[in-house]
Amino acid sequence: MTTVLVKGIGLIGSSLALAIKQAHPEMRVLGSDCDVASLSYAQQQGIIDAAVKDWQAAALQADVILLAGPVNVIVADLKTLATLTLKPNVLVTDVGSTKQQVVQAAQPLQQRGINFIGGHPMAGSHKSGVTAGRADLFENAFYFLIPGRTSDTVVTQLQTLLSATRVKWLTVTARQHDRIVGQLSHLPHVVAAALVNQTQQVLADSPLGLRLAAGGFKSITRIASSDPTMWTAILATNAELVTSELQGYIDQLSDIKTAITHQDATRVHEFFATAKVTRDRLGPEQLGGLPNFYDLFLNVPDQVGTIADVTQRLAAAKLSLVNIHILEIREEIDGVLQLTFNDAVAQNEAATLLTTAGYQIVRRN
Ligand SMILES: NC(=O)C1=CN([C@@H]2O[C@H](COP(=O)(O)OP(=O)(O)OC[C@H]3O[C@@H](n4cnc5c(N)ncnc54)[C@H](O)[C@@H]3O)[C@@H](O)[C@H]2O)C=CC1
Ligand SMILES: O=C(O)C(=O)Cc1ccc(O)cc1
Repeated sequence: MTTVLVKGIGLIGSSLALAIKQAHPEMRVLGSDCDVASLSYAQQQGIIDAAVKDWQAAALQADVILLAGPVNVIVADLKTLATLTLKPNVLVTDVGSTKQQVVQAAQPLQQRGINFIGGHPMAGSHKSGVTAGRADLFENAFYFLIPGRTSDTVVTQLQTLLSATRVKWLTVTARQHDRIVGQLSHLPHVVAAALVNQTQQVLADSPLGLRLAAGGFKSITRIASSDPTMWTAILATNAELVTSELQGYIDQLSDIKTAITHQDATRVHEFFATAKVTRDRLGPEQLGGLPNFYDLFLNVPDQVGTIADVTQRLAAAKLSLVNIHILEIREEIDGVLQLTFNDAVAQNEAATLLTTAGYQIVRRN
């Protein structure tokens, strides 16, 4: 029987454990976590088959070891694993958001002949913890692999283990990974947090303050709700690249500040127009490759039963929703309902059906 040890049963660890059990119910998934409550929740919910107290002892029996703690913990765990006598054919992998320091920490292990593949699913959430875990969390997302010198057979073994995630595999070097993800994920998290902090300071004396925020502020700052411990570890392990990318961003802000100060309307217009051209070109396939962004935004009157009516109409037409989200519902004012579909066909059929039923579609992505 194949034994998989997942160390760190949080959002990502529990989601991968669920996906492993889904595709391979015969495998035994062991969970380890420093948080006792998370571990017992995972066991009660059947996310793992058994909880282990001594992860190093469990590692000796494991055929696969999946490290899913914060990146600094992953780095420390790899160093510890190099001191243990693991099964000779064990496969060690991780899910950390940065890869250069992780791959470096895995070197002593690899020098001992142990197979290690660095990994990173490019999906997740600003939510954290075992209770947010879902087997379909990574569906259609990219999953970076840094196999180094590990054989194709072992890479296929990992891909088969995680087949239920339905990810798109992408092999890169650790440096390529950290540069791209630094720009697309780490920098945006810094920007979102900085904007929330600065706004809180500026509006501290306003009684309504942040509660007046509209859709734009909410969407650009959603990720400021992410876990501070996890993000401290990410930035500590990608400092060189993120600080360089952050400097580029500061330069952009500085340029637009100068243009606004000098009332340089041409330059300000160009600033927005350039961004708009780039952003508009990004359809669902170009932006993260996530086809679950087939959205319809409906104007809905704020009345009891509207959401039920919309979902019933969609269900009657056998149109499955990936997600439903209520935006800006205020008393006696229309709200906006965001409906997310799996594909463009379902999105189009839903648009026709709901328009015919009298609903107004304000936007579609
Ligand atoms: N949150 C996200 O969207 C994504 C996160 N990642 C990466 O995945 C890893 C896990 O992130 P999440 O699951 O989101 O975090 P999480 O906070 O939900 O889970 C981390 C788990 O590790 C446990 N843990 C922390 N220190 C530990 C230690 N010393 N020993 C044992 N367990 C320990 C925590 O108790 C927690 O249950 C991180 O390395 C993160 O960079 C990768 C892709 C997406
Ligand atoms: O919530 C979001 O949009 C994210 O950005 C999730 C995320 C967080 C960390 C990663 O390494 C990858 C994805």
